[in-house]
Amino acid sequence: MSLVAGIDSSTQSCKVVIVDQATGNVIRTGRASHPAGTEVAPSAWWDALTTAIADAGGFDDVAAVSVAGQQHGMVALDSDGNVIRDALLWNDTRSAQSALDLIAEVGADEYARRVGVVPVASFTATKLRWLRDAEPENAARVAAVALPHDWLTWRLRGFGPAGESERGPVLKELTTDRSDASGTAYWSAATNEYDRELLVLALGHDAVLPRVLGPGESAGETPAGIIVGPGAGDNAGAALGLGAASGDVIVSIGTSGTVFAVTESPAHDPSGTVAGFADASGLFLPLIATLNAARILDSISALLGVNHNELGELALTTEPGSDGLVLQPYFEGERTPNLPDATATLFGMTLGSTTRNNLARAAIEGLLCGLAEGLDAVRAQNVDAHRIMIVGGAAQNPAVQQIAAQVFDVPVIIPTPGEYVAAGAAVQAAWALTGTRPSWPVSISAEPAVDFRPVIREQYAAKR
Ligand SMILES: Nc1ncnc2c1ncn2[C@@H]1O[C@H](COP(=O)(O)OP(=O)(O)O)[C@@H](O)[C@H]1O
Ligand SMILES: O=C(CO)[C@@H](O)[C@H](O)COP(=O)(O)O
Repeated sequence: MSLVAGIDSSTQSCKVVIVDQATGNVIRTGRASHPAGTEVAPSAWWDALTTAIADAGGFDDVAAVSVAGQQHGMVALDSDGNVIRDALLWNDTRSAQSALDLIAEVGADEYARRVGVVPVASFTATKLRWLRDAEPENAARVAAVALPHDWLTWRLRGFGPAGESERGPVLKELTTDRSDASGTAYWSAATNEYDRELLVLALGHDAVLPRVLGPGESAGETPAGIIVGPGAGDNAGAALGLGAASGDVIVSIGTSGTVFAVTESPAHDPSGTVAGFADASGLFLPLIATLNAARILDSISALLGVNHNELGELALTTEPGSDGLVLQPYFEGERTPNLPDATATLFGMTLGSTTRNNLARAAIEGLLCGLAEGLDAVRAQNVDAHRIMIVGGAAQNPAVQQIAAQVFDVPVIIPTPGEYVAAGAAVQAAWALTGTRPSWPVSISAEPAVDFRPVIREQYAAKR
């Protein structure tokens, strides 16, 4: 049996799956946590990765590996391959003003035309502009810019700072893939090229950027001779792991909430709501993302002193619409809509509506309404939605599944619990190993009947 491994270095943790390359059956798994916060030392991801690999029983019998990861994070390297400062993550909003500055200088329409996205605080280019303005000495030292999955792929291949790596600080050996490059705001999914002028505008000078690999292309090998796949942004990884086809819209409810689909042509949304990303199979991935998703439920569960399942049970004891209680859940600011400085608000509190049950339901409804509005925006980019596949940590909550069937107006399916981002990375590993994209089956664990209740979305929209 030939084994391949997929890695998901996501916001909250690192997950490893080792699968049978012939069938896709999961043979072993491993996991390790990441530190909290929106600014993280990349060495913490490396430590978590090595711990998760050990937890999965090691890679001695693994023929190929690929790394998917949280998108957009800024990993700034100096000419000796050292990380210059902690990485700013996708959910760090300090670069919100930098995003506005870049838009003022270039124009939203021009950004959408040139690189398929309009800057928001999540994108790498805005973090580089923040660095240029807030930490000019650090900006001046930047010799290369990588994303989380690029840097981990480079480290796995034995590159890194002298003394800490077998192959040394060879910056031109950095690689990325189309899906993650498309989240920088200086690479175009439509032309498959970097827009160096936009990089220089952001950072203040040119720098080494990772070579963009095609799907199925190998980045090289680890020092132990394991083939390394191109890697991907986590959402593109999930699309690959789920084998998403035309008509499938994926909703991921992890730290971020995302709504996306694989399409034949690139999106260019000058409003900036839908990002015109690339996917990991050679196609495109129009996507919306929210900053607030599973952690809305973490927060309200903690407030109510219950676990996730108990939160769900509370929510299901009350009616759709939560007796008029509406949670607008912008706990960490928001990206869709673009309100980086917003805070959360609870509307509709009366003596009758202010109950634990209604608050539990309002949390789930608020989470899902934000994603439903994102679905509308993705559909407006000529995406057909025949069914919605929900994945990510909170997708396993039965109440989230049931209320999703009340919020979305198209059928919802819940794939069997699994690490679909890591599974997508394993697809890439097998593809790089054999030269052929594998087609592994995905089973479904729940298909809640469509039970659309317009009141939920109507009262949420009325509070906007
Ligand atoms: N049954 C559940 N109900 C609601 N939320 C859950 C449940 N299980 C896990 N979560 C939440 O899902 C999140 C982790 O999801 P995951 O997709 O792994 O996130 P990420 O990929 O962003 O690291 C955590 O915030 C966790 O508390
Ligand atoms: O910013 C985006 C997509 O544009 C996020 O989806 C990040 O990629 C983080 O993903 P998770 O760790 O929450 O899965």
